[in-house]
Amino acid sequence: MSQAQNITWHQSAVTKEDRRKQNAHQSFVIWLTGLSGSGKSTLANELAKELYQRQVRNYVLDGDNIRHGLNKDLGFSDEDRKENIRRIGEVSKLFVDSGTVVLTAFISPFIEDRESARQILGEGEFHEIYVKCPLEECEVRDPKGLYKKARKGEIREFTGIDSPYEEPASPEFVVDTQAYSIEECTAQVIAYLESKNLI
Ligand SMILES: Nc1ncnc2c1ncn2[C@@H]1O[C@H](COP(=O)(O)OS(=O)(=O)O)[C@@H](OP(=O)(O)O)[C@H]1O
Ligand SMILES: Nc1ncnc2c1ncn2[C@@H]1O[C@H](COP(=O)(O)OP(=O)(O)O)[C@@H](O)[C@H]1O
Repeated sequence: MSQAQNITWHQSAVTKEDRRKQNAHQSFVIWLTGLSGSGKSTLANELAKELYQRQVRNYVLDGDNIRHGLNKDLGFSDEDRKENIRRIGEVSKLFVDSGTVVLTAFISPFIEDRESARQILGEGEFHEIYVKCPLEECEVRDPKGLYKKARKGEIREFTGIDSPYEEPASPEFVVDTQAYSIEECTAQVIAYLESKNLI
């Protein structure tokens, strides 16, 4: 139940624009979505290094890490994934308000939830990047051995196995991590950001 009716919004004395001016760059969210093992965490961290070298303040929010703390009360039911993504949308908004570039690495399997996150952010602040990789290739990679467990029935509601992944219909950008190397995918996203004058 929302308690918002008894709460008053406080305007910040230092605005988002002030912070962006001080940082000398825009702030926005790069929302990576894709199957487990598609390359979200790897790409987010490569992008973070590249942005850091360019003096762009940035921060990675990663599913595995956030689920150890802020979202440790959530599991993998559709409902819990929805709440997971809602909270990440809200946290991302705070980071963007602070003048930071946010790199999110969550499966975020449902179109509706990703669109809700987009709505939380302002116009031009949400860049959905589909980290595209066929399920078969993700299963071969299986960096954490989770697909193997899911196939044996040891993990339930695993994305791509017995829980759905809804591909983005019109993402801002797509990286094909089966066809291109980590370095190439990173360069492609950086080129996208440059083409939009975001960095
Ligand atoms: N049932 C099930 N389905 C999918 N993934 C599972 C599951 N159980 C554990 N894991 C591990 O949790 C990581 C996904 O967490 P996310 O917060 O990104 O998921 S979601 O966006 O809420 O769907 C995911 O990390 P990535 O492999 O980095 O995607 C897995 O390591
Ligand atoms: N082009 C690529 N981009 C990202 N990862 C890749 C690529 N090619 C191969 N990989 C490998 O795929 C795996 C992806 O794992 P990870 O980044 O943890 O994925 P996710 O966060 O989506 O679960 C890593 O072992 C990584 O080295």
